[in-house]
Order: sequence, then C-alpha cells, then structure tokens
Amino acid sequence: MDGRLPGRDLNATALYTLYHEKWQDHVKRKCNDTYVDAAIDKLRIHRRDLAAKAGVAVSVPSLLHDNVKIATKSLRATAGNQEQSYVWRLDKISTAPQIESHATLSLNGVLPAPMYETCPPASFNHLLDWHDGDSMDFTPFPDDASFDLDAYLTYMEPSTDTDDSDDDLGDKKRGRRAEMMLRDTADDVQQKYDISVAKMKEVFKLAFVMEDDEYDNIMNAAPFPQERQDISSRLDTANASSLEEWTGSFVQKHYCPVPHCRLPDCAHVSGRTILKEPWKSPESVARTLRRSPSKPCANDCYMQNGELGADELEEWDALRLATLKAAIQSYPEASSCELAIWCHASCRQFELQRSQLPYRDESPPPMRSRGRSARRATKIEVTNKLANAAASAENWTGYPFSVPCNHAGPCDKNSGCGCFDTNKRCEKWCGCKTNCVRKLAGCNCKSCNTSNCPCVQESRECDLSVCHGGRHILGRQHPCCNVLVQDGTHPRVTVKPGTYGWGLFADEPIRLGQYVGEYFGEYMSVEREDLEDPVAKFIERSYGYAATKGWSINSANIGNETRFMNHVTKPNVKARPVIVNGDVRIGFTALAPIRKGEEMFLDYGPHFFPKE
Ligand SMILES: C[S@@+](CC[C@H](N)C(=O)[O-])C[C@H]1O[C@@H](n2cnc3c(N)ncnc32)[C@H](O)[C@@H]1O
Repeated sequence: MDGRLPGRDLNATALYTLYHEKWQDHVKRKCNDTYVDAAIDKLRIHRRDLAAKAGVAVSVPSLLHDNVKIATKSLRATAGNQEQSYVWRLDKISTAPQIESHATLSLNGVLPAPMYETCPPASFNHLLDWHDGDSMDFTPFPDDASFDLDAYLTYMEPSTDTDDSDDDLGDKKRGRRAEMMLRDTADDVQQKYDISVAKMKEVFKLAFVMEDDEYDNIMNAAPFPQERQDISSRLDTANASSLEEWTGSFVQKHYCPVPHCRLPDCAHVSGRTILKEPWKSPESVARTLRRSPSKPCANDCYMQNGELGADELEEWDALRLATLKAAIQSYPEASSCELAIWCHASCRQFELQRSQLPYRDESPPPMRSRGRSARRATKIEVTNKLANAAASAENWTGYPFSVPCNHAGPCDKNSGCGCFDTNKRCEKWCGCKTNCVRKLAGCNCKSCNTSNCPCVQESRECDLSVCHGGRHILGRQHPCCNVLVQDGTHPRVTVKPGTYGWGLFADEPIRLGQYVGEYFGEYMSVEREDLEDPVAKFIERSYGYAATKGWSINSANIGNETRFMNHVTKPNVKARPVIVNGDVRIGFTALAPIRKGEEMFLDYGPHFFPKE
C-alpha cells in the first residue's frame, strides 16, 4: 500500500471536488505574463542556489573563433559530492558590464550557459499524434539533476488574460486553460488514488462528457507522474555503451516500424512486448526458429477461426511482400502476431502470406532496403514540370514528410489525391498503382555521383529498392553514392564545452566531403515554433532548423549530437536538406578536412542572429 485511496472511491463528486480546487487555484494564480516571469525567476533562483553551493575554481583557456583569439573562462564546481562542469560563454567581446540574463552569477561579463543541455536522443524525426500545433514537452536526460520540471511546466503554461472576446484566440486560450485544469486534476487523482490510467481516463470521460478530440488532447498530454517517470526509466543508460546504441534501442522500444508512424508508444508498440532486441540482420531465416504465441492476439489472430484457407490469400504488391520478408528476416523468431503490423495486415493474413514463402529467405538485409519492388526502372516517367515542382522544397505545402495517398482512381485533381493537392511525388507507400506517373521510377546510373542522376536532380536520395531495378546496392555490384543519409555511417563525435556553450568535436579525422551525421528532432510548424520562442530566448539557445517554408526540425526537446554544432561564418561542415522516401531530412557533410579533436561548425545563415 502506498497510502493512496482505492480507485473505486473515485466517484464523480470526488472528481469534481478536485477539479474545483484546481479551478480556484487557477483563478487565484491569474495565470498571466507576470506569472510566466515568476516561473522564469524561479528557474533562475534554482540555478543560482545550485551555483552558490558550489566551490569555485576558475581556469582561463583561450579559444580561436573565426581566427580571433578569445579568452574564455570555464568553471568547474562541486555541488555536494558531485562535480559539475559549468560552461561559460562570452556574449560579446567587450569589457563593458553586461546585463544579467538567465542567472545572477556573472564573471567579468561572462555568463553561465544553462544547465539543461541534454535531452532524450532521437534517431529519426518525430511528429506527435496530438500535434497539429502542439509540441513535445522537454524531457531532460535523467542525469540532469538541475532541471526543475515543475518550474518548467509552470513556465510552459499558456498565458491567459482577461480577454473574453469571442475571437478565435480567446476561444483557443479558454480551451487550453480548461485543458490545463483538467490535466492538473488528472495529476492529482493519480497521486491520491490507486487507479490505473485507463480507469481514470474512463472516469474523466464519463464525468466531463467530453468530445473524443478534447478528451484525447487532454489525456495524451497529461503529465501523469507514473507515465512520465516511465519515459526516463525506459532510457536504458546503464546497458548502452554509446549514445547511438542508446538511441537505437530507445527508438526500437518506443516506435513501431511502420514508416509513416511517428507516435511514441503508439498502439502497435504497446501491443508488442517481445520486439525489443536490437536490430540485427540474421544470417538466414529458418521458420522453425519461430516462437509460438501462448494465446491468440487481438489482431484477427491466425490461431482463431479455424484452418487458414488458401482462398483467403490476398494479392499483395511487391512492396508489401518485401516488407513481410524484411520483418521475418529481422525477427525470425517472432510470431505473426508480433510482425503483422509491419504490413498493416491482420495477423491471419500475415501468417497466410508467410506460409507461401520458401523455407529460406534470400531478400537483402532490411537496413539497406525497406522493400524491393519487382518494377524495373527504365526511364523517368514524369514531366519536367512535375520534377521541378517536386524539387523545390520551398514550394511544398503540408507536412515535410510523406503522407501516403489512398483513394480510388488515378492521382489527379479529381481523385482527392493528397500528393497531387500538395504537389508532391507519390511514394512507394502510396495506395496508387506502381505505374502512377507521380512516382519516381528511380535512376539507372552507375554510381549517382553526378548531377546527371535524376534522383540527385530532384534533391532526393536514391531508393535502393527501386533504383537500378532494385539492384542498386551500396558497396556491391551497383554502388550508390547518393544514400548517405539512409546509410547513416558517420564518424565518431564528442559533445563537450565548445566556443559557445556546448559544441561538437570530431573524435577521429574526417575527410573532405565525408558525411558527418543528420539533424534529428521534432517536426515543428512555424506557428508552433513562434510559441516556443520565449523558451528559446530564455535559455538563449535555438534549435530549429528550417526544413521547408512552413516546418522546421527542432531539436530543443529531442535530438542527437548534431544539435550541438555552433555557428561561424567560415564553417567546416555544411547542411544538405534531401528528400528520402518522401521525407525532408537534413544531412551534414564536411566542407574541409577536420582533424581529430577539432570543433565542428556550421553556418546558420544570415537570419539566425539578428543584425545588431
Ligand atoms: C544549435 S545550438 C548549438 C549548441 C549550443 N552551443 C548548446 O550549448 O546547446 C545554437 C545555439 O548555440 C549558441 N551559438 C552557436 N553559435 C554561436 C555563435 N557564433 N555566437 C553566439 N552563440 C552561438 C546560440 O545560443 C544558439 O542559439
């Protein structure tokens, strides 16, 4: 017993009492801009207290920035028995006293960088299911003792004012205010009652008679303490030897393999309990290795409803069959119950298709190719006009990633085709026929290292399952130079105090032109990024990288080491946005040879730092 009341005691009256308390709190607090300032102050005080406790020793190394030698000060401090490394940065090369910003500590005008410099790792870009305008709450690494979650959540509360007009903004604010109060109530309920989240959601829905959308918004984002803690405890730091390994296993545990699904812990993930082994491509596939499920699954299980009949066999296209093979090859011992989601299929249908496979599977390793189309690439089947439109990311509308179309008839203006409407190419995941003119037929070049390659011309990486008739395999008979992002091989790098706060350093020599990594983060609409701007200003760091006109990839809340690359006007690394299977991704390559231990820099462009 943890002192909580039994869940059955939570009736509507008890719930309303809690809700009413929240409502009164809210009225008292008068959540307005002053309140947001107070939250920032709280964070400042927290940091100052932490620093005040520290024993201070200062060393003065010097740094070379844009060929100017700058003296910097770094400070190591001890808080309790824990040594902390504070990073100090020079805001301006000036001896004039500076205005204090996020901390009251200052040393000759040098300001400490904020402490929460790390965040959960990502190995692909994410869009949240409650998205369309919302963003992920910042979740620091569990080792970041200084991060004050309460203060942060308070800070993130929407500011409210007395604006009672009926305009959209007023409605939106009122809606969000109600949402906050309900979330706080949910939080309280979990602390007071021994009740499962599922049960609590039920009670809420009943008591507040919510619309489905409204209910989902609140419940998906509710900071249930238990679920929150789970996220950090699920990051298995102890058993991972590198950030990459950690990232990889985190993603595998929390994201399903369905290409366009980017929902952390989606229904597929919660339904799967066994697929948590690291991804490896096995030597061969033997069906005898397969585990037998102990009970039928909920996805129209093959163990139910009698013998599987050949007449139930659906006609699957080459991509789906290749996905099926890739799934089996990756997890030979997994049952069809576990793998069916790879093909968006029922477990019964998956099992049937599986039974048609030869005993040994000869398909290529899944990391190299998500699917293998039987289609031969002979010529480019699209008009120049379409190619030009697709090549210009700036002209795109809608999401910066592929949303498969699915409709009757050809992909034209009459069919309600999303790809047509947003002027994008159809991808292999799309529901249209393989000969759809909006699909890129792939290239037929030798190695795709010139601008003659039609994929390169459209700023796309080659699709190894389509280009060269599906035989365009890295490092083999038809080597391809245009799959850097998909291949993902990059040199080792280290994150440590750099020229401006944290920086990224080469851990091994890097060749000119070598691929150095990809920028991962959260897909954020421009509107959302504007809302996050005060936070970026407060922490004095921005992590948004424009992917298209309306969207950026923002690593403020989730990202990888590349988020630590600082800016100079003569950089040694350059970014190259590229379309990979319909998604805009940002890869980096070296602009010059980089020595081991050298800091890696980007040019953020003319708009990042406003002109003085
Ligand atoms: C993408 S982050 C780079 C990593 C960052 N240094 C950190 O500690 O997390 C971008 C932020 O780094 C800092 N920064 C990078 N280059 C800078 C420069 N040349 N001058 C001043 N600040 C810079 C700014 O605070 C900027 O918002």
